[in-house]
Amino acid sequence: MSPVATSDETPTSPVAANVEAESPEWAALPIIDISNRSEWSDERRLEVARQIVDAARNEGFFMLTGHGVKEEDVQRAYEINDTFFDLSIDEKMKYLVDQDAGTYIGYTPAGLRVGGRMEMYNFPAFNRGFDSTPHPSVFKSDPATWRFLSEFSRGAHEVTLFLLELMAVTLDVPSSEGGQDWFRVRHDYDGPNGSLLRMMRYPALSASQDASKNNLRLGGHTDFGTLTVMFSPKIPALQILAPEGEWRYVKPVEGALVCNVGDTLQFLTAGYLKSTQHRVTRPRFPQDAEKDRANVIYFLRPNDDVPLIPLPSPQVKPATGVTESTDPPMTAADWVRARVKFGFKKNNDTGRNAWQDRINKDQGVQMRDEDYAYSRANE
Ligand SMILES: O=C(O)CCC(=O)C(=O)O
Ligand SMILES: [Fe+2]
Repeated sequence: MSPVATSDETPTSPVAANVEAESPEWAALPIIDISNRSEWSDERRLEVARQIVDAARNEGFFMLTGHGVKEEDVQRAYEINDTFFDLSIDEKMKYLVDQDAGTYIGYTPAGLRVGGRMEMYNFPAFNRGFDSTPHPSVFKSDPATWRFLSEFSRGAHEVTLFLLELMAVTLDVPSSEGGQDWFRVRHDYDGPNGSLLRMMRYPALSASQDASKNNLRLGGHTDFGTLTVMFSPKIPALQILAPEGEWRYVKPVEGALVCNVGDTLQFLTAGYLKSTQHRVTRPRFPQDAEKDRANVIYFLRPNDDVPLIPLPSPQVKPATGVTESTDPPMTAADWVRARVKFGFKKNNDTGRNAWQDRINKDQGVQMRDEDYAYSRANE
């Protein structure tokens, strides 16, 4: 059994002690350790691969330790995050996302993302495409900062690919079809794709400001891509819709990445792996509630032209009753565009539902409407 983060663990860090103080409802998430991976025996590799797929099937979320991203680098990323969000709103608005184009690169002010009371900055891959949109000088003018962010983003990409390599092993993807590299060739850092590094700030709000929105700072949603890794946000406020059907908080584990399955991995496995709904509330503890909350996240998405059809695996079977579609399959780029476009306030649900119908028809993945909910009721 892998260890599980629950409320009755002995507190070992200020974060854990903090959590212990009020015994709220925590999600029972596996803590998966990938340290010393270059020295693993075949048995160890298969064991960890199995743990990852189990977590991706059951909770859709897990905590990852031993991932190799240095704590000092994570701290530096958070310092850069602060430097950017401390700029004036006028300065930040110069880099506003182009929501109508369905792109997500640049700045999103609080309130623009549906159900979202936080600011975000999304970076594309740090390669030739980086210069196709303007970026603030706090990221660009100092070559050392740019280089650091570039390496940080590539490092996160490699962690996600390692997890997917293990998933391909557990899913028994035949070697004639790419075997353990099945995902790697479809998630090329330098190829055209929607993968991104995100910085976030949830500004402090008073109790009455939060109460006016049901204490939600980011409404229930699933992530669009394949895998998401969050760099240890320290303030508990993230909740997942746990397998029991209850919203439960994710308990921070010192140094662990919070990893979760996104929509495209669910589609690529015909629903075998689960893109789990999650949301962000007013921080769980009163002492955190009136502080800003920062987050740094890497979202891995497939190459733009990857068709969202199930991968070759004996475990992954299209649901019964799926009829062969004569339309070309939806691609990863189609999916991101549709979700981005309808995830902003000024758009309505019609287009999103059309895409949802399409994916259901193509794959027999019957996603519930709530799986796409952006909590319009809580805007
Ligand atoms: O801030 C968090 O904990 C979660 C953010 C999130 O779910 C997202 O940006 O998609
Ligand atoms: Fe998310």
